[in-house]
Amino acid sequence: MASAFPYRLYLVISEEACQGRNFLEVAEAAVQGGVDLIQLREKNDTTEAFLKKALQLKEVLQPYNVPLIINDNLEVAQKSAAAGIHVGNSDIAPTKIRTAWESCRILGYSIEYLEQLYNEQTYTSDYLGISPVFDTATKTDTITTWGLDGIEKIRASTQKSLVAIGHMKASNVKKVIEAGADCIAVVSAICAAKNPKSAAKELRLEIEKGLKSRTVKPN
Ligand SMILES: Cc1ncc(COP(=O)(O)OP(=O)(O)O)c(N)n1
Ligand SMILES: Cc1nc(C(=O)O)sc1CCOP(=O)(O)O
Ligand SMILES: [Mg+2]
Repeated sequence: MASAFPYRLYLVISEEACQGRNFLEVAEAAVQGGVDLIQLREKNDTTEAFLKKALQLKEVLQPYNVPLIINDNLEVAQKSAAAGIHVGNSDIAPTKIRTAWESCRILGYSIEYLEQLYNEQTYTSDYLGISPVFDTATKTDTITTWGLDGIEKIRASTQKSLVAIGHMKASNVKKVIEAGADCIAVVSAICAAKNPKSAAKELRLEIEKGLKSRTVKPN
């Protein structure tokens, strides 16, 4: 049976992370290089500005059949008819999202504590963000830095699809996949790369290597 979460390379994008380049062009190049899921994460925009960007990005992604995920903001997710939303512990709870937005297809939830694996928010989510795998300057308000051991521990405790985030680079994704992650999420490895398409290609190649050599059963 095909996995309900078949994605392998997940770009988390914002205008700021693209460092003066057009974020829509960066997103399209990344998709051409092998990104198969994109989250729009605008932490400082008004809802109106966030929605405008979401609609623009959705139009770019449509011909490629790449789903759009919205960070945090349920109103933007619903009004843009995005594929889904990603939330953490300080955001609207996944159970509430299920009630308020029945057509949500992809619900992501950040794991910051092992205990979360056994709560109803985790059960109702479609994938779990391992938040973060390694420390990163892109987001510093984090709780647990999981490392490879943490991925193995989480993998052994849940069948949910696991998305690794935090300092993911071509040099470490193979090991992260071997440890049990199903998908790699990046900001700077693509948004700050000189050539986002080549950067995505290289990450994708490393992911495939990891999938081939891992012994943990893949999703
Ligand atoms: C794929 C993915 N994983 C984790 C996060 C972090 O979400 P959250 O903990 O809600 O923090 P913010 O991104 O909202 O600052 C994510 N966005 N995406
Ligand atoms: C958006 C986000 N969430 C994280 C978490 O730990 O939950 S780390 C992160 C930023 C990841 O950026 P980079 O790929 O540049 O390290
Ligand atoms: Mg959040």
